[in-house]
Amino acid sequence: MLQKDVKLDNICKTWLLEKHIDFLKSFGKERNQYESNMMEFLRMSGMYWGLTALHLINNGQIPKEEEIFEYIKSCEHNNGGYSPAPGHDPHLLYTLSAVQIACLLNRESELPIEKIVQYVSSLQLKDGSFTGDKWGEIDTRYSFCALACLSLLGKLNEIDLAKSVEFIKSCQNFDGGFGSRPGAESHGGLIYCCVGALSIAGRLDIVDADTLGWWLAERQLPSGGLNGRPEKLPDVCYSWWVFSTLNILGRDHWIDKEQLKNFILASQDNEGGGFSDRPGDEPDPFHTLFGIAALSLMSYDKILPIDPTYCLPKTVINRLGLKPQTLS
Ligand SMILES: COc1ccc(S(=O)(=O)N2Cc3cc(-c4ccc(C=O)o4)ccc3N(Cc3cncn3C)C[C@H]2Cc2ccc(O)cc2)cc1
Ligand SMILES: [Zn+2]
Repeated sequence: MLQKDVKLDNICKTWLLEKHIDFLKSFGKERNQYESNMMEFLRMSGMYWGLTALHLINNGQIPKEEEIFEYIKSCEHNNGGYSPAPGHDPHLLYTLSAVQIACLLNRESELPIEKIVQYVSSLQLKDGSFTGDKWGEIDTRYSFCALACLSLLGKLNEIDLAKSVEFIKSCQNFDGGFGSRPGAESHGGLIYCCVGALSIAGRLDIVDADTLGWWLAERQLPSGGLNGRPEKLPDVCYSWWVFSTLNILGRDHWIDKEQLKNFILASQDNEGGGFSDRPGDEPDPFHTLFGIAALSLMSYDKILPIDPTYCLPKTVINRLGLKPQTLS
């Protein structure tokens, strides 16, 4: 079977730092109205991705902090949940993004913490799983969102932590990986969510680190890039999902970091800056954060250190006194 991969033409791309800062500062501005309307359904997350990436490469400087905090407040619902934009429905994904942005701004104490706790707790089911909103879709992604959101607010004890860990364990597969629900196939993004949630809960004892580490290391292709499942193309965002999980499991040396770095740098956009999912595609804030975050885990250039579990700067996690579990 021919292994699907991409060919890297100009191997070592230079680090286009200034262009990335411009890309992140201007994203959403001169973009045409149609496109920004198209992305309104994820705008709060888009702001978390863009602002975190900017913080990491711009020495922790973020512009217009007051305007950003006002935007978060404009998306708050009286049930304690946050929507991606005013007028949209609240959802756990955007509630986590709002809390993450507030933590970046060092203003999480100004949030209606008790109402957010009530909202997140209301989404936990008897089997310990979490739904994303009132429509009831269960996914281990939402387990991560719930545990990350509450622990950032210092309120992890307000949900049934043991039951949430029990549900995640029920999604563990024989290949050492995890899926979105019991019986679902292992997938790089969901493995990050499950291992991240177990890291927050201090229950990495549940993970078969060697079997999972092997499956994750198998994601690296000759191009140096990582894919999310066997037979898939490499994608910069998996540089984060797969590599940060290996880092949490203390097995990040099981892949070739130099080759991964080359794949990420080859995915930079030479014109306007930013990173795309793979060389030659359109850049976006999502892949820009996850490419920069993976480079941060490799201590590349002067990128500020990032926490592998929360995907937030280490300085923020240290300030909050959080100690997500990792294996050595
Ligand atoms: C462009 O097509 C998509 C497809 C899915 C989505 S998504 O919201 O379900 N989502 C996040 C995501 C975002 C972007 C993107 C483009 C511009 C911006 C502005 O900030 O963000 C692009 C892709 C994307 N995906 C899809 C994807 C990424 N790599 C491969 N694919 C197919 C991921 C997707 C699921 C998701 C992952 C993490 C997360 O925190 C939230 C949602 C968004 C756009
Ligand atoms: Zn991607």
